Amino acid sequence: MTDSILDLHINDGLTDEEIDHEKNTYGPLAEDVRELILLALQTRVDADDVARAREHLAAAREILERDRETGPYGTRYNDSGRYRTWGNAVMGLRNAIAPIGEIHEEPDGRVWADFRLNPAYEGPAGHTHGGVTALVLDQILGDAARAGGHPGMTGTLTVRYRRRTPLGALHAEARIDRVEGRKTFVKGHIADAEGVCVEAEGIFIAPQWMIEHRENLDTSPRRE
Ligand SMILES: CCCCCCCCCCCCCC(=O)SCCNC(=O)CCNC(=O)[C@H](O)C(C)(C)COP(=O)(O)OP(=O)(O)OC[C@H]1O[C@@H](n2cnc3c(N)ncnc32)[C@H](O)[C@@H]1OP(=O)(O)O
Repeated sequence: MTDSILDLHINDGLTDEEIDHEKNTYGPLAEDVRELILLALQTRVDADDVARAREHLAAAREILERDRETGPYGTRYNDSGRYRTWGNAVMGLRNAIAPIGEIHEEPDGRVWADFRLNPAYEGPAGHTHGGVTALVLDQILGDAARAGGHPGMTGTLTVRYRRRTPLGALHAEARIDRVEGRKTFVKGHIADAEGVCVEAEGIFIAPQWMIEHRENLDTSPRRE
């Protein structure tokens, strides 16, 4: 398991221009698929139109499958230090289910994101699924640990749902509370316009393999 994380931490040698080209090519594709996820949920067209749309989708799949990778995206970087986690379930540029576009880092250690959850993230009727808010918090808290120079794996994530989280515009933020040896304690929350909906505390632990590889494995830089 450890080896597979390191095996998927790859310098793929792309130039910055090639990375930008990939970004401009595959980012909009993920956007289109994101729209399709919502349309699959919301369309009211009749069976004939659905059948016709599915023919187009099958044709699109046939084109996209002509040249594809089969495994996870992993972490890719280049010589100028641009790190990409484009498969990440929360903020991966190429991942159509990722709800967050960008996570911001402030000089004071605060990490935050403004994002929208559409009805594809529904749990209780009209509200956000609790697993989705936990997913977002795991990432934001983990990113605060990483941004503060203490990257680690989530050991424990404690989530307190203070009130229902609506769908729509939300804000998430986190910061390091304290560091005890290999353990970094991070606190954060998700809020809507009315205030905090979900609070979390996470313990992020730097495993031995991460510490051993820290010299030749830059674990702290910001991911795009
Ligand atoms: C490659 C680069 C990666 C860069 C990452 C960028 C992040 C980006 C953001 C990503 C965000 C997404 C993030 C994700 O999705 S991470 C994915 C979800 N998390 C996992 O899959 C983690 C799986 N578990 C493990 O890998 C290990 O069990 C870990 C690493 C957690 C500890 O295994 P290790 O063998 O190292 O531990 P140890 O036994 O030597 O104990 C050491 C200390 O820790 C204490 N302890 C142990 N376990 C727990 C626990 N569960 N809660 C609280 N405390 C725990 C223990 O008492 C001891 O404390 P003390 O006695 O010293 O006081």
